[in-house]
Amino acid sequence: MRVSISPSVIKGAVTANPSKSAMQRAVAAALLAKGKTVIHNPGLSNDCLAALEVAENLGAVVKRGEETIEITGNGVQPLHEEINCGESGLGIRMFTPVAALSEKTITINGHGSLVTRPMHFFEEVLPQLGVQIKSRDGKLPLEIRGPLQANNVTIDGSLSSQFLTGLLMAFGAVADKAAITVKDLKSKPYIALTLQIMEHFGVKVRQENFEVFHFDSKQSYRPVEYTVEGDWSGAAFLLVAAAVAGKAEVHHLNTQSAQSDKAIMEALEKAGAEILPGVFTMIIAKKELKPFELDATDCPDLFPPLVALAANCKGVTRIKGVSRLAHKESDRGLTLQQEFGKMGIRINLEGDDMFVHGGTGIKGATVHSHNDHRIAMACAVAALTADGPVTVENAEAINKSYPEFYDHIATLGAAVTKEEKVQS
Ligand SMILES: O=C(O)C1=C[C@@H](OP(=O)(O)O)[C@@H](O)[C@H](O)C1
Ligand SMILES: C=C(OP(=O)(O)O)C(=O)O
Repeated sequence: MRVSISPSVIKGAVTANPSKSAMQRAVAAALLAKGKTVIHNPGLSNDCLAALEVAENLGAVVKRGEETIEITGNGVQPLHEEINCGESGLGIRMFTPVAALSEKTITINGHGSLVTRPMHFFEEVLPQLGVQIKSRDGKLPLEIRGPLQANNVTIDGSLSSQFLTGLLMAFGAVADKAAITVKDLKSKPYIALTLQIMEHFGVKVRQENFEVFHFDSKQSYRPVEYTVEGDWSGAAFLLVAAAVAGKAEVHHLNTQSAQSDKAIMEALEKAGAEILPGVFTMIIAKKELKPFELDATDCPDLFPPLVALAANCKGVTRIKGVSRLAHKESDRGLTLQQEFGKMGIRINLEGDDMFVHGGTGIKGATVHSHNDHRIAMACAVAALTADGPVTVENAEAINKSYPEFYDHIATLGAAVTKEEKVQS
């Protein structure tokens, strides 16, 4: 699908989409809880749908209602020899240790960008937990055979926090007395979100400085009612759209959330956007914007909206943490440089820093998402202040995290034209 966005003024209100990070964790916890969990405000993005399918294939009964999803869990009882995590990095890294709780041999697969993302972590760590594993050179498909034993283990957290999320979730179901020690953990707030959701489902982990995670006694996940939070990662694009092109209210955003991407507010403040008071609502308005500095090492998904913001700030913005972007849905440092380059915005990558030369004028252009949802959304937001329409090719990439995105920006006043591919 191609989507064209013409320069527009932003005005209005929308409700943030449900967080896929929170939803996928809740689905995993519900699978592990014996009994019926009810998920309110469920996410329906591709990553969330993949998580629901994995939970079903691992033995949960999933009932989809209009406004809620009921998941009846009974521990991990695989129905098939293969599970497919779609394109979700969190999905595969979280469900692999969870699936390994079973003693059956299971193949874990995915598609799209996921097949090239690194999984060698599991080959280093799972054998120490009694799990046999085979992979294709540290990539998918993985073949595992448990059952996972929750032994004391030391892991490297520098590539991704998602592996630790998976171990924590799995340990929560079986650990008696065990500790996970992690070196050089990145994306720490995502682990805070994992611990918060585990606790909501009745499993407490005692952590020291995000370095050691203790399981002090045997616990079990309890079925609960759970409401999925609004997604700061997706909302960041709408808030930036308001800051550069008008004014908008985004509802259902909690400033006390554990989500790392609430750090978008820090960037908006530094850039000089107007931030108006609201309760569970962010109200942002356009003002003269200045370049800013931000360390996005622990909130890597903010790079794309931050670049769209920085393109509108007169001067050079410096964002730290580029090395965290190499193994996302695309190599995001490079894809941002390439696609914003087509719109006339110069981006330099120097070591771990990204420098965005903003305020030089955004040009209408045809850009490509590289099958990366956040690249598509960043280009769409940049279009709002371009000198002509921006056409995003492979625009359906947004379905991974935020299928409502183009409708939401259109509700806020963006001129959006969707061109579906005619099937021959
Ligand atoms: O746990 C999560 O929900 C996520 C963790 C982050 O990954 P890393 O820990 O690899 O940075 C983030 O980029 C990803 O989109 C979602
Ligand atoms: C990198 C992302 O997700 P994941 O790693 O879960 O595929 C993302 O949503 O930007």
